[in-house]
Amino acid sequence: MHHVGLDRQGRRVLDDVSLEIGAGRMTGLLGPNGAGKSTLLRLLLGLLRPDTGRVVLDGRDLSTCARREIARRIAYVPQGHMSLFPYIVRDVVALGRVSYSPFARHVGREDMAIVTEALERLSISHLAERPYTDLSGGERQAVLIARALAQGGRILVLDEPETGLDYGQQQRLYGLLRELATDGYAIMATTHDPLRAAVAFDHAVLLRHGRVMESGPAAQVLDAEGIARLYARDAGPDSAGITDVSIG
Ligand SMILES: Nc1ncnc2c1ncn2[C@@H]1O[C@H](COP(=O)(O)OP(=O)(O)OP(=O)(O)O)[C@@H](O)[C@H]1O
Repeated sequence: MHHVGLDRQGRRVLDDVSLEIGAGRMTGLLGPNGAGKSTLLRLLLGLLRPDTGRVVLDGRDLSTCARREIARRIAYVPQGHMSLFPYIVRDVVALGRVSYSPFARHVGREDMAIVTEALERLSISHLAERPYTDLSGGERQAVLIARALAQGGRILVLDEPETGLDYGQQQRLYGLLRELATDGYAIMATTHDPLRAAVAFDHAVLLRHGRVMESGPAAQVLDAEGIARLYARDAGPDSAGITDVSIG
């Protein structure tokens, strides 16, 4: 993403944002409410187009890529609490294969083998025939990640993946994301937990008022001072930062 800017209803919501998502790397996107994190994810997924700057996928401008092509490269994991129809888990994961089917309807035998593999990878084969809507938050999150893996892309974009998970589930989730990064996936996730992000992510992008306040190694930029500046009480985009959030 190079020097991206976007206006929504006449208001600048992202301004001169540049970032890179690398294979094998976990990148955290942090910022206060309304900083522009979800909007940035939508740009990365090609659901919005920037007014200025470019989003580039493997050297190609994302705006020239077909939806189906993007879906095969970048998988999105929405927040686990999003409601879906009471499909059984296997069918929810099979939705990840839709971009490979000629009529966007039929999922073939080969696709089902990939679905089975994704369920195994997430250790949720035992949930395959259960309705998605009956699952716990952690189980739903695992299903959505399995769907993303079934999609086949090597870029995973996750929106606040730890929301609603207990401590143990969060630990397992981040352990799994680390495994995927080690396998070469590029992981990008938003989070509202800077303390965890400082240890769980390799790289962090701190977004404030639609601008990158700082980016760099997670442990470095998410020190007490960085966190205080990031979440300082709102005093407008040109504020030097009021340190009214203190850590430790
Ligand atoms: N469709 C829209 N039309 C107009 N303004 C919008 C639209 N979507 C988002 N915005 C505005 O853009 C800004 C950034 O919103 P965004 O949802 O990206 O923030 P966020 O960092 O994801 O916040 P949160 O942590 O609360 O989810 C906000 O001021 C929001 O009101």
